[in-house]
Amino acid sequence: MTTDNDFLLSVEALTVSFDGFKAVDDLSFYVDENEIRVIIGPNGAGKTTALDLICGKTRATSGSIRFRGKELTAMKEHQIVHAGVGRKFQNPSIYDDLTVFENLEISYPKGRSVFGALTFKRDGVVTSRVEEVAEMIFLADHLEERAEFLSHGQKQWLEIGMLLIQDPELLMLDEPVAGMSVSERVKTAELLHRIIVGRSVIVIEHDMKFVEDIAHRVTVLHQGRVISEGTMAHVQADPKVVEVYLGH
Ligand SMILES: Nc1ncnc2c1ncn2[C@@H]1O[C@H](COP(=O)(O)OP(=O)(O)OP(=O)(O)O)[C@@H](O)[C@H]1O
Repeated sequence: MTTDNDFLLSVEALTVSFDGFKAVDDLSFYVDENEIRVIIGPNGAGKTTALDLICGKTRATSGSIRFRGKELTAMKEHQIVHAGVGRKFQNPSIYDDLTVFENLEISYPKGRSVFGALTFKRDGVVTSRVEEVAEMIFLADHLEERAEFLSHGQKQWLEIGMLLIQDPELLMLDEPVAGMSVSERVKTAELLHRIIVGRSVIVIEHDMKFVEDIAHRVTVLHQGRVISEGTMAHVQADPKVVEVYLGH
């Protein structure tokens, strides 16, 4: 028998109702360890709302979200972050007037609290972790550059790096390649494949080429529910998916 413990994340019968409108409606899906899961579906399908529910930004009306056996629906946003769930929103929230190094440094868990920030010293451990993450996000040669001078794609990578430095076990990214060049998309796919050692990633995406490059499995949402799930080849060939999404 399969138990919850076999999955990193178990979303079951999750529902959220906004004035009677169910943006997420009896949604269930399961994410394995070291998996890249992509959520696709038409505009308004409930993709962003599903991530908002997992990270605690929006409260569920009913249902359950278990992460490593912990029930997330009962937890506050900061507790969910602490439990190991990182979330990147569509627009980068980096500090423009700080350098790449400083952006990564202030995201290092030790510097999170006000007290921690005041007493925080740039020690060897932090510096080597910053350098390691910078390498991973293709910004090793830009550490002293102010974030405002980075390209759009580099800003997106920096924000992913600011989450990675906290070492989340689950990372959720909302349209990470929107506005990126083709070569930046290819590098982002490479980045995602690199970072799933010891963690899983959930990505919302509309770019089917990118989905094909990264997805282990794809979950297709429509009207707040799963209408198809499986490999990219499986969902692409599913007539229900073609009808509501891919055929448009
Ligand atoms: N706080 C809210 N109050 C009322 N309705 C909401 C709220 N948040 C989302 N909705 C509605 O829920 C539905 C799902 O929205 P959501 O943003 O999750 O869709 P999506 O699949 O992410 O779409 P897109 O691809 O356009 O980003 C939409 O009809 C949206 O208007």
